Amino acid sequence: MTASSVQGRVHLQYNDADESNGLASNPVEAAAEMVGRASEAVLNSVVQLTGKRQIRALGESLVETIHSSLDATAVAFVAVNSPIHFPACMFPKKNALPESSLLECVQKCSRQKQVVSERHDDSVLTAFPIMVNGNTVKVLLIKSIMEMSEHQISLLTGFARVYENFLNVMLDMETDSLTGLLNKKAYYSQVLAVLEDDDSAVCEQSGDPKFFWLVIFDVDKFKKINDTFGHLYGDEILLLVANTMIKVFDDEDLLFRFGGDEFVVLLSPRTKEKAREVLKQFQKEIAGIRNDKLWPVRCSIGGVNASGAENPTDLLVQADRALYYVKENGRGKIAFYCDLLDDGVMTNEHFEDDIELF
Ligand SMILES: Nc1nc2c(ncn2[C@@H]2O[C@H](COP(=O)(O)OP(=O)(O)OP(=O)(O)O)[C@@H](O)[C@H]2O)c(=O)[nH]1
Repeated sequence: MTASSVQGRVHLQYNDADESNGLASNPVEAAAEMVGRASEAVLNSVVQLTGKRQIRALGESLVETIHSSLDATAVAFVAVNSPIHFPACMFPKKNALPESSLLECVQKCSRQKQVVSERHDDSVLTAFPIMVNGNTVKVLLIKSIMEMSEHQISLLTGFARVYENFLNVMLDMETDSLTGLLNKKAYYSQVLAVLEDDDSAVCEQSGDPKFFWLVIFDVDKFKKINDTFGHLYGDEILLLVANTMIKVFDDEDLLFRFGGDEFVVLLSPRTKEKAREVLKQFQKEIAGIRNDKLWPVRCSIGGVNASGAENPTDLLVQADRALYYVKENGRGKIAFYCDLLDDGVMTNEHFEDDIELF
């Protein structure tokens, strides 16, 4: 048997194949060949998986692989106490599973950190833990009619390990090393994924529309903080700012550090008043950090309505224009791009290449 690779696919070649069924005529060789062909399929799946560059694409590819190689009725990734924001569940809507049985199985697998298999009525749920830093962050959940064989379990455990290794590498790539927040590299795909799932503005009981808000902020006179108290103290302030973001903003909000003293938040749907309220609360909280130095930390904030937007980079440009306006007009305030347009302070011009994402 020889192996070759054409356009990213692995081909194993066999000798003396029977023309009629493509298998060797000798039964021992035929059995070996079947195993070989199965290995080829697995190898190709692994090649496909490891070619992905985004967590979401990796997950979708694995779900597809499992669907095509097993008799599963549903395949899902379910997030468990995730430190960053993953899409909660990834599997075809037509194969949706009932929430209660899912939850039970996911929790058990997450707690025990090992494969769990349970029968629920006429189907079997099998769950594989996906770990980051010793904690279960996701569970690969498979629903099937029949119980999984030992061979299938070990194959799926292997796929789950490949996914887990890649997830760890990608998390390293998409996370800011100082604060643990998402980094600039993660911005485009993470924001796009959330906005693509957005089924437009939802109305509150009062009738006020709720929107996503993309917010960018920058610590005021941060250079002065560095110059006065030292770079290490500056780092501590950045860390405390990040911790305050985690404390004040919701679990569903996406939190980024873009570098230096620049941070970005995608606020989950709320009215403009509620968005302003939480941003004011944030400003109040950071004014109190390390106040032993009698140097209140302040920040300027620019925001833009992000609902319905198709290009996360355009949002960043508009929020940045609102932030720039605040910086130019006394700092320490909050401005929304739509208000600046309404007030005639700026026009909705199209700026290209204002912000470099990568
Ligand atoms: N401590 C620390 N400083 C950093 C880091 N990255 C960038 N900086 C510094 O952060 C400062 C950013 O300053 P700017 O945002 O340009 O300006 P500013 O002083 O905050 O002034 P305004 O934004 O106009 O209010 C620069 O002095 C950078 O050298 C970092 O990781 N840690």
